[in-house]
Parts: sequence; C-alpha cells; structure tokens
Amino acid sequence: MILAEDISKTFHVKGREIQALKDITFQVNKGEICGLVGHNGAGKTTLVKILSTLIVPDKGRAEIEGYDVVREAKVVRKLLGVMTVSERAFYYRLTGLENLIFFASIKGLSLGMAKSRALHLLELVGLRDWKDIPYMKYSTGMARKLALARALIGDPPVILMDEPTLGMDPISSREFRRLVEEIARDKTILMTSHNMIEVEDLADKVVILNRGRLIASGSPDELKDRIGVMRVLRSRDANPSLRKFVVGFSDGYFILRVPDGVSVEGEEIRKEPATLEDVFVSLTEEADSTTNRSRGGGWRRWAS
Ligand SMILES: Nc1ncnc2c1ncn2[C@@H]1O[C@H](COP(=O)(O)OP(=O)(O)OP(=O)(O)O)[C@@H](O)[C@H]1O
Repeated sequence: MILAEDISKTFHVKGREIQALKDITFQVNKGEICGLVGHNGAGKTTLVKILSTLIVPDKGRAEIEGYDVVREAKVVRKLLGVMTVSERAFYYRLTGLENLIFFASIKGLSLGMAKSRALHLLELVGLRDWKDIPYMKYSTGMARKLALARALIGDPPVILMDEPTLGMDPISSREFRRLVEEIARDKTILMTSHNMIEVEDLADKVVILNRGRLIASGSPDELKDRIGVMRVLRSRDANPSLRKFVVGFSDGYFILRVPDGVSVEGEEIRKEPATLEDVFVSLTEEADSTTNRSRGGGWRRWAS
C-alpha cells in the first residue's frame, strides 16, 4: 500500500523558491495500478523520489506498506521496486542475464539464487531468448522490460515506475502494459505517464497534478463522468482561452473538442463521450510559460 498525506516540497534555487508539491494526499491499495499524470514540471518525479526515499518532504508524510519513508527508509527500500528510464541504468557490455544477476547480488541474493531469479524474470518479461545478448544491443522496448525485471528482483510488494513506456513503439508499449497488468495482481503500482491512452488502459486510479497540486483523483470512469460529453465543432473563433481545446485546423476553421458546458461560436460536428485526455485537458491549466510560448507559435502559424 502507498499512502501520501499532506506532502509538500519546495526547492530553493539561487534565492528562488520552487514549490514542486503542495499538500498532496492520496492512497493506492494492494492490487491497484495508479497513474500519476500532469504537465511537465507538475511534480510527478518529485513525488516518486519522495516515495522512493531519495528526497525528504518538507511537510506531510508518506508510507509504503505502513512504513514511514523518512523514519524507516531502510525498510521501505526493501519493499520497493523502482523502475526508471535512464539508459545508463545498466552495464552496456554485460548481457541481460549478467546485469540482472549483478543487481540481484546487490540485493543480497546468493549467486545461485540470483541466477535462478534472473532467469525466472527474463522469462516473465519475454526476454529469455535475449538473455545472453549484451545490453547495448537491446531495443528501447527490451531495455524497458529489463528495467521492469530488475524492479521485480527482490519480489517487492510495491513498484514505482517513472514514465515506463517513454520512447516505446505502440506494439511494444501495449505488450508492456499487459505485462504490468499481469504483475499488478498482488502488488501496488504507481506509474507516472504522459500517455493518457496508456493510463486509461491500465490504471484503476488516476491522480492528476497541476503545478504541484492534486486537482483530481479517481478511477478513469469517475473522472470521465465528471466531464461527460465533448462537443466536436468547427469554428472561426478560437481565442486564447479556448486554445487548449483545439485539435486541428481545416479549410480555414479551427476544429475544437470542448466539454458540453463550454460555449463556443461554431458549427457542431458531433458529440462524443469524454476520454481521459479530455479530462486532463479540461482540468489542467496551461503548463509553464515556455510551453505556452511554443504552443502560441504553433497557433499563429495555423491561423495565418
Ligand atoms: N532538484 C531540484 N532542484 C530544483 N528544482 C527542482 C528539482 N527537482 C525538480 N525541481 C522543480 O520542481 C518542479 C517539479 O518537477 P518534477 O520533475 O517533479 O516535475 P514532473 O511532473 O516530473 O515533470 P516532467 O513531466 O517534465 O518529468 C519543476 O518546477 C522542477 O523544475
């Protein structure tokens, strides 16, 4: 089980304060997959770092399987499998099997145990035929599967994954999702993602962060019900407040996808049930000013 209660974290950079998290409270139960979503800089990685005992919150507390991530960090580390995406996470020249044996030994397994655990996990993630191939020859999808295998080495009850399918092609990422679903049955999983299709497909619970604050949480269906129906329409009017709803530009018209309650001058094309992406777009504000500027550039290019 993962519990976060009133977590806040501020970074101090050159006399400037950056509030990365503010009063975050949520819980993920055994057998659940929780998708943690939010714009760039929303605070997702900071939260994962706090839960994985890498940094300490300024306020609030978090527990993994009932153990406090600050006071009982040593125990917590044993209960966690953390999957990160860094390419440098493995030894390039070692094979998949050798890499896993190495990390299993670090976890304290004897060589014999490490080997049998590594072989079992390579089979589980579908890398058995690649076990003797050096890591440097692995595709992105294979590298991610190996990272998942490593997170599972100590058979931890809780898994944290930071953007696990980043850079994966659609088929590999779909395969990866089935794998996560399979291992999730008796584990508690928290994953960050920018891919709403992935989160909608996998997550039992979604937590949406916006500028360090939790703005919504619930099952994908509960969140979609909050938005209800989306109207797809053609319009000449797309003022800045509407720009996050623009999904295309055709024959001099903006194509917008707006929640039913938002009023826009235009011709309705159809109505559709809200997706999780619609929920995210509707509930979050625009990201930082850099993103705003770059989106703005695209906007002017379309409109001219
Ligand atoms: N070590 C740090 N020092 C200073 N500021 C930091 C540090 N780590 C994160 N931040 C800031 O805290 C905020 C939250 O960052 P965080 O990496 O948690 O966001 P994120 O949601 O994971 O973003 P992304 O989707 O881009 O990975 C950002 O404004 C970021 O610049």
